[in-house]
Amino acid sequence: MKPLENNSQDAEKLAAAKAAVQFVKNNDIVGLGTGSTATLAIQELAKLVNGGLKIQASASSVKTEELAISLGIPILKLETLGSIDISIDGADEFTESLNLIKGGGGALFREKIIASLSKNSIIITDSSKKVKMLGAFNVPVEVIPLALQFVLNQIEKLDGKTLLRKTNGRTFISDNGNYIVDVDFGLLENPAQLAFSLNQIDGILAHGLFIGLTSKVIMADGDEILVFK
Ligand SMILES: O=C(CO)[C@H](O)[C@H](O)COP(=O)(O)O
Repeated sequence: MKPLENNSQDAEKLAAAKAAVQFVKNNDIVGLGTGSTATLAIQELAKLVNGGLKIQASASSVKTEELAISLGIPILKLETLGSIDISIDGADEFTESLNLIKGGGGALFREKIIASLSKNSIIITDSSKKVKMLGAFNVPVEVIPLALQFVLNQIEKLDGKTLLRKTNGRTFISDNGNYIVDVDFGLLENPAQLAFSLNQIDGILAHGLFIGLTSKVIMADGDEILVFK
């Protein structure tokens, strides 16, 4: 049996997911996030689709695409889309100024493309994800393999402590065939400045700082739903 703490965190994730799918309308193109919270939203959305809601969706990871297809949600290729009506995704950390750290699941690049294309980018979380300052969660950085050593050197010049992501002892490879480097920059005084600096480094495909990309965060806290926008 799961510990009680996890049960209440799962209940908050589900409550936020249920609140978010209410914003999806008929004929919307919907961006689907990745991770345990986004999965709950996809399952809730599938119930609405099976009840007659007409949408098309695009997925931020192979895993999400497979899930959506298995639940009967019609999928469009991301490269065909010039805009997305609404997206629903999770986050690893957020602040009230709607800046985020994402990429715990390694899907940050496609998640960022979806958020950037979205007219209404909704983030859903449990109450553990709200922070005063970003940075307790390491910033995931997706790195094109041949640039790895160069990128590590450049990040170290920004005072970041780097860790190449591994799962079960094997180097993690993203859906795009790249490495993820998790970087400890400490608490971030100026996340926008850091995002700008990371954007200047050749070999970084994307980083997990989502600055100014979010329309609202729906966070469940116990029985309460809080909306930050
Ligand atoms: O950015 C992500 C995946 O790349 C996820 O949205 C983030 O890691 C949160 O995941 P979870 O909902 O499982 O806590």
